[in-house]
Amino acid sequence: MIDLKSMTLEELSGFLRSMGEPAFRGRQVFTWLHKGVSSFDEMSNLSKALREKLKEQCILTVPRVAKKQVSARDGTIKYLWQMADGNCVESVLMRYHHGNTVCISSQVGCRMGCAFCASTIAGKVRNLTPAEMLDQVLFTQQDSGAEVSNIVLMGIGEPMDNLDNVLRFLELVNHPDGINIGMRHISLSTCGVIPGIARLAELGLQLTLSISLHAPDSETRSKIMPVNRAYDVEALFAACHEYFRKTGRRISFEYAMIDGVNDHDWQADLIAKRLRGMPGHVNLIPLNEVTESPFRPSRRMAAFQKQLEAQGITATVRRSLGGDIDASCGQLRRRAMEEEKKGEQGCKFGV
Ligand SMILES: C[S@@+](CC[C@H](N)C(=O)[O-])C[C@H]1O[C@@H](n2cnc3c(N)ncnc32)[C@H](O)[C@@H]1O
Ligand code: SF4
Repeated sequence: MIDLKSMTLEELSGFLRSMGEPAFRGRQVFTWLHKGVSSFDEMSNLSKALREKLKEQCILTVPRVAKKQVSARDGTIKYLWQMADGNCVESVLMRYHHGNTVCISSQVGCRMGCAFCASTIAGKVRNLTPAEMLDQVLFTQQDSGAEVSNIVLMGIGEPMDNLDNVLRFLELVNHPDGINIGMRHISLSTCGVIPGIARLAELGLQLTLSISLHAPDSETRSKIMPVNRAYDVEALFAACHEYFRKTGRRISFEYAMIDGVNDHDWQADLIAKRLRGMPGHVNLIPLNEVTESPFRPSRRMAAFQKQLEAQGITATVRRSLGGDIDASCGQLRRRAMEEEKKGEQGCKFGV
């Protein structure tokens, strides 16, 4: 079966031409798909015969809301989407004064093994298709009624481990006939997969690159982020400097503060040293506690921020939205997996 929604406009037009349809048909179908229709029958400007042919040959991805949590405090909505094969992923809609941001997943699970992260506990099941990433934006808009202005690839999964599909998703979501979200309104977060960073640097996209740093020294970082054993922190910063040189885009560094692990003043000093010669922004994040992990949130966030700022580094403490719901990425899926084990609900999560 053909996955129409993962196609670019050019590919879609080519496909419809191969079915004997005129060139403009591609744009019509593209527009419907990017409006988030749930059946081919809703494509009212196509003939019945064409709709039937599409039904026979193509799939139309429509995720189901398996769970939904709404924060009474700030209106943040967390969705657990169930896809056609039964697997589930999460997205979060966050409402800021400047617009609505949706945080989407790029994989079912993750194989990177970061010690503090709920998304990786059961490993990686599979990559998401471009259509499945797009669906998280489309159906979050549709269900919530909120127009999305910003997208962050910070949900479940490592985008650089599924980069071809992620790049295609970016092309789709950026398209003027689709949702049309500008690259400058998109952030992509990586744990530090250097070949992916280098590929993005070559492409020169205007998106914001976020690096999940979490420790500036290889000894600590390798303990909490196995990716550091393949791409160590020195090589990572070299890749970041190169990225800035090629794109001129300021990089954002994510830093979840863990009690007694990465919150020492000498680590703030080392971050400042490594950032020298490149504008960078450090986002200090209160660690979300994950039941399966031994780590606890740091009590030194303000002191650490001060230490960074004293050396001219812009550092902010990330406002925590949705604190009253399962806000930490991967937790909703984890919880549903446990419920499934107990036979309480019908969402398939296993490999
Ligand atoms: C879930 S990851 C997905 C994107 C990508 N794989 C990455 O690591 O950047 C998004 C962000 O959440 C952070 N994160 C994961 N577990 C966390 C936790 N328990 N508390 C706070 N942040 C966490 C990650 O370090 C990363 O910065
Ligand atoms: S922090 Fe990112 S890379 Fe690390 S395990 Fe979680 S999702 Fe994967």
